[in-house]
Amino acid sequence: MQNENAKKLVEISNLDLTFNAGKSNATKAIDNISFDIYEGETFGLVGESGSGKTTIGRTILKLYDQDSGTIKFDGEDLGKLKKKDLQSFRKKAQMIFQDPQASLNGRLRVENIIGEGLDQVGFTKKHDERAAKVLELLKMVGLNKDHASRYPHEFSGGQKQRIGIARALAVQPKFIIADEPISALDVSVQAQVVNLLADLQKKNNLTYLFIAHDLAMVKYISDRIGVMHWGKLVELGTADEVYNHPLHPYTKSLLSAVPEPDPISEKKRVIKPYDASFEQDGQDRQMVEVEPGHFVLATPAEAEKYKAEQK
Ligand SMILES: Nc1ncnc2c1ncn2[C@@H]1O[C@H](COP(=O)(O)OP(=O)(O)OP(=O)(O)O)[C@@H](O)[C@H]1O
Repeated sequence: MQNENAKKLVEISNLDLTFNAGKSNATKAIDNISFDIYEGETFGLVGESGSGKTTIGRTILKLYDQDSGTIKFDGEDLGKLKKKDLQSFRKKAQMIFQDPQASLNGRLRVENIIGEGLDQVGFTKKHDERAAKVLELLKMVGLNKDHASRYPHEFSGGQKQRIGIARALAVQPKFIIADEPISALDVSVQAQVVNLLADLQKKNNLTYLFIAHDLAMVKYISDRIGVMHWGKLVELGTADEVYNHPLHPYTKSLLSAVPEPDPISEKKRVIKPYDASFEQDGQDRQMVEVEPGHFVLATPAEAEKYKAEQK
């Protein structure tokens, strides 16, 4: 459970966003979503491909404008920021992408990729100080001096992601949205990058929104988790609660698809299919707090049923 005194860094209220509104291909990517992210926590956002996770991340960064609802960052309504304040917000909030190759400028040496971030925050142009800062950032992500003069294509996937992380850290952000940061990496290096992110969080007091569909990894890194389906948040709670006492049938279905490390449990694992038709029955569903801090999208009757099923 979150400490009641914990500060809310990001506050999302009743957010809606439809792509191609009014056209035949209209997609309601965000459907009345509300949740907060506390300072210093990792909030994991999970759900199948197309459920709207990336759209939420991009909307928080103001790369998309919502149709309605508000997003506050550090108490400030992002919808009301002037251009200058928006630039300063963009330094406080950074994104790490799924595909490190595509997110790095292939024509720049690593020192200049990271240097661009330093420029954004007006770090000195003095060559020595700059090189020292680049080296400090490289070391922070487990790289070294020799890497500074190389180009992105000379690195492995995991190393490229480390460069992307150093680039994000160069502007000294408070908040990082990590959008599937490990899903393009070899399984053997995924844990290293996740551990690096966890380590950097402690050292730099960072707050993370960690977007993923690999539920095993999300549980490992997240304090709280939000589960999305078709643009809606269907469940929200601590990682332990959501994994050990899931309420919504969609969450149960997602979890049933996660392979068990133990071969005996894995043999017994039964995948629970999810029948989404009830979501379209026209009934009004709200987030109901079934246990302290554990919410499920439900009618009052469904909330009772979900609660009873847990006992
Ligand atoms: N720029 C866009 N224009 C039109 N539709 C979009 C755009 N971006 C996303 N969508 C649609 O919005 C919905 C949500 O997409 P989004 O990328 O947010 O999902 P996601 O959960 O992040 O999926 P993935 O894990 O595949 O990235 C999808 O139906 C997608 O096709």
